[in-house]
Amino acid sequence: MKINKIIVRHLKMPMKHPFTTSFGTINDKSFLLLEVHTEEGIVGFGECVAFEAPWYTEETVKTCWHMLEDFLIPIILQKDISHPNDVTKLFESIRKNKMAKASIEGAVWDIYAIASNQPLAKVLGGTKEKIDVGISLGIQPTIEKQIEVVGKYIAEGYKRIKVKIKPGWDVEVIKKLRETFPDVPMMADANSAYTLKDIDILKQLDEFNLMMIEQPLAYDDIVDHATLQKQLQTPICLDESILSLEDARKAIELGSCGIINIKIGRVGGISEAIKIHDYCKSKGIPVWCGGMLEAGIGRAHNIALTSLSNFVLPGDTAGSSHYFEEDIIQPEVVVEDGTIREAQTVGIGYEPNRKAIEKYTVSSKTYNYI
Ligand SMILES: O=C(O)CCC(=O)C1=CC=C[C@@H](O)[C@@H]1C(=O)O
Ligand SMILES: [Mg+2]
Repeated sequence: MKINKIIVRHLKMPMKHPFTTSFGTINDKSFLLLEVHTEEGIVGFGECVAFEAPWYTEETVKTCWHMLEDFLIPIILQKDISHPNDVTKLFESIRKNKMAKASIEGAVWDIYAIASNQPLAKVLGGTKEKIDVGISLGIQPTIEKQIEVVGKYIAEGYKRIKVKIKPGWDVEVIKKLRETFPDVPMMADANSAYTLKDIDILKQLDEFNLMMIEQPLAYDDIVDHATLQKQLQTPICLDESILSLEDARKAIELGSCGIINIKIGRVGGISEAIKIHDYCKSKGIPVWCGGMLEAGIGRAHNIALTSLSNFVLPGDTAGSSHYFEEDIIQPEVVVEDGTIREAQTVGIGYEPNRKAIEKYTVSSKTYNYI
């Protein structure tokens, strides 16, 4: 196949609830959506998961658009591509910028699945028909409110609850949550808010039977995490620290974590995500699919990836209606009893909702091969 046109749209979608973590609050989901056309007339979609500000990784909506326009789109247009893995190879000369790269690669996987007349999950080697889903809840103004919000989602059937922690909002909150919900699968995500100096606080969390503690230490660290893991019973899950298969290999060899959260954008695409999945499986390290508050296209890619067999822990792929009044796909993603059914139709399994895409687009640009 040859790509001859790419439309980049910048969308802004109001979120139903603000999402607060250790580094700030998101009220609107602002992101790039890619519509990729081939010479044969196949159209695939990719979602770029970079946020407006560089607080999760260094990429932003603007840096991604710059990388797409000035480097990645010129490389990819009119090249012979026989498999999505070719995209990763074509982008090899460009360092990092993983979310920008993944947005094109995701669309090419969509195109590849359509051309193969198969659902994306099958093309990726997925075997599950239904996936378990957890929910990630932002920091609330009070502990009472946090308990109320957690209770609401337990009642909805989500298979595990993830809460955000930060210094001053940790042991006390988790203790109260555990007293109220003694048996619920629960975990805490710190988004790198601690250092080894906080080891006594982190060790106190061992008391609460958490499934894991996600990314307690620096976003680029695996050494201190290994030191910490030796002193904790609760498994550490790495998120921000794992940008590639090589990172996963080193972290596992060092004993920095017992679990890995795989996010397609963070690792540069679905091909790298599958490699990390397979490696973790061979080492007995369970994985789960993280979320970036995606709209429907990115969510559909996450759901397809989660059909692979070593995604044994519930992911952060909640239903569309948890995030938005209206999603940009049809049908929307629906969670029933804490599970999502894998789409059986060709491609990502959901149709783009053109009216909604139009409504939330604030600017766009079309790139043709000249
Ligand atoms: O998409 C979701 O529902 C999960 C959201 C979530 O937990 C995160 C999204 C983006 C950055 C972080 O705050 C966090 C994470 O680290 O996993
Ligand atoms: Mg995280």
